[in-house]
Amino acid sequence: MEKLNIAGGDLLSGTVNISGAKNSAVALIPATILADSPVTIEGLPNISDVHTLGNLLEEIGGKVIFSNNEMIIDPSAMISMPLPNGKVKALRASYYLMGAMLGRFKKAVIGLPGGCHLGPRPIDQHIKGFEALGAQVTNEQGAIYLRAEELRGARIYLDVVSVGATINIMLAAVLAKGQTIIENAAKEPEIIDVATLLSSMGAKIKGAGTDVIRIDGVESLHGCKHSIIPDRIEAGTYMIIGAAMGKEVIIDNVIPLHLESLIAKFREMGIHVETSDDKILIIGGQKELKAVDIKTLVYPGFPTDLQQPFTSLLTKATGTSVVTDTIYSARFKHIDELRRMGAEIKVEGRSAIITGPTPLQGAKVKASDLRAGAALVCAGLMAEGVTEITGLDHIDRGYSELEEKLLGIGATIWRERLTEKEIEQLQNS
Ligand SMILES: CC(=O)N[C@H]1[C@@H](OP(=O)(O)OP(=O)(O)OC[C@H]2O[C@@H](n3ccc(=O)[nH]c3=O)[C@H](O)[C@@H]2O)O[C@H](CO)[C@@H](O)[C@@H]1O
Ligand SMILES: C=C(OP(=O)(O)O)C(=O)O
Repeated sequence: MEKLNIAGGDLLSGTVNISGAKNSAVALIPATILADSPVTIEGLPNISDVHTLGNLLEEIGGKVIFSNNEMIIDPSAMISMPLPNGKVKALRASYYLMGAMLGRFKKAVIGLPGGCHLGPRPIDQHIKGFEALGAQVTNEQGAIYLRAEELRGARIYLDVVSVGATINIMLAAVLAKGQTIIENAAKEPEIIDVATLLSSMGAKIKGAGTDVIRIDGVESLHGCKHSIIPDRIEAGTYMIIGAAMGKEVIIDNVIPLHLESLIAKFREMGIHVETSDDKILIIGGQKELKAVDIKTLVYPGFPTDLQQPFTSLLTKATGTSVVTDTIYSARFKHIDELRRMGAEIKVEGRSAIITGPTPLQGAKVKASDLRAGAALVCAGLMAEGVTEITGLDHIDRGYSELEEKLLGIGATIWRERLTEKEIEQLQNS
């Protein structure tokens, strides 16, 4: 077990290169199951979710080579091996194995997914979609059993706008007979990325990125080469770090349009932001930041995945800020840890109320989920003294080369193994 140490207070400057998007990567990799020949995905982030999915594809008979951020997947010898337990529990996106395996083999057994604990995260809309396409779906002892004689296109209205359900239904529908229409679909950029890969494999998809997606089923899909989009959440995290502690931080390899909601909030707070084709410049260090309210919404609204690190930044703002998460009911596990560092925050229902500015002090804190970890990294960089963060398995699911990127802009950060005593203390806490 390891911890991340951060000696806070350094003023940061330089360029951070953004990796491929986690939430695209974790759908693109399962999507390759649907092809009949090798698929190459370029620009993948070096994160544990990507490694875990590569291993899962090997478990079902795929040949996977991953080096230099490029994964070559040969799906031709894959079989519909049941995966009720094990690695599927390590991440959320293992649910995409359901749609992809159902699409190709017309059957699958996949354990219920893991991922961040943010309140209830049901998959009823995924199941509703699979059933509409003709699958029989049962939940037996924590694993979802899916089987279909054949899959037939259908009109599916999502009762909840869901990224995962939209992508999973696309995966199951591309090889179905006839037309599938997904209404009230999610519009996140990662959905367009998955549709682009599937189209390069020979699928017929229209409307990805809007709330109505039309899919005309095809007989088979072939191999191709695909380049992933940059990670807007990773980019947003470094933008927040730049706003809090940056002299001049350039975020490189980013699509500024994907971050408009964050950029608008920065400007309201008085932070200087400039955008060009694939770069965003943040000039931080303003004497006074204005308090703002945010409400997380589906894309293009403010992303829930940036809510937690943004809360750390708001401890620096003057006045009262209110952060409301409309997507998840319990995405506030970072708040107790921020309080331990000196923040003045109270949680009321789905809102966190932050009173600032409050200087932060280094402390021993624990990441309870991926973006709670990102929030603590931001807070550690802002704090006086050393912050020690445990729970790194969460952070490693989503941030590629975190220490290298932060060292590159002048942060003082290092990882070390926990002593036996520290492990014992952590287990008893
Ligand atoms: C691997 C991945 O891409 N994860 C992202 C994905 O998660 P994920 O795809 O799991 O999130 P969804 O968009 O599905 O969830 C949005 C909301 O809908 C609810 N819901 C979802 C499905 C369903 O069948 N029934 C239902 O009620 C969820 O509980 C949540 O309240 O989108 C989230 C929202 O942008 C992000 O926070 C996650 O980082
Ligand atoms: C919630 C997240 O991830 P996951 O859906 O993989 O748990 C996230 O990326 O912030």
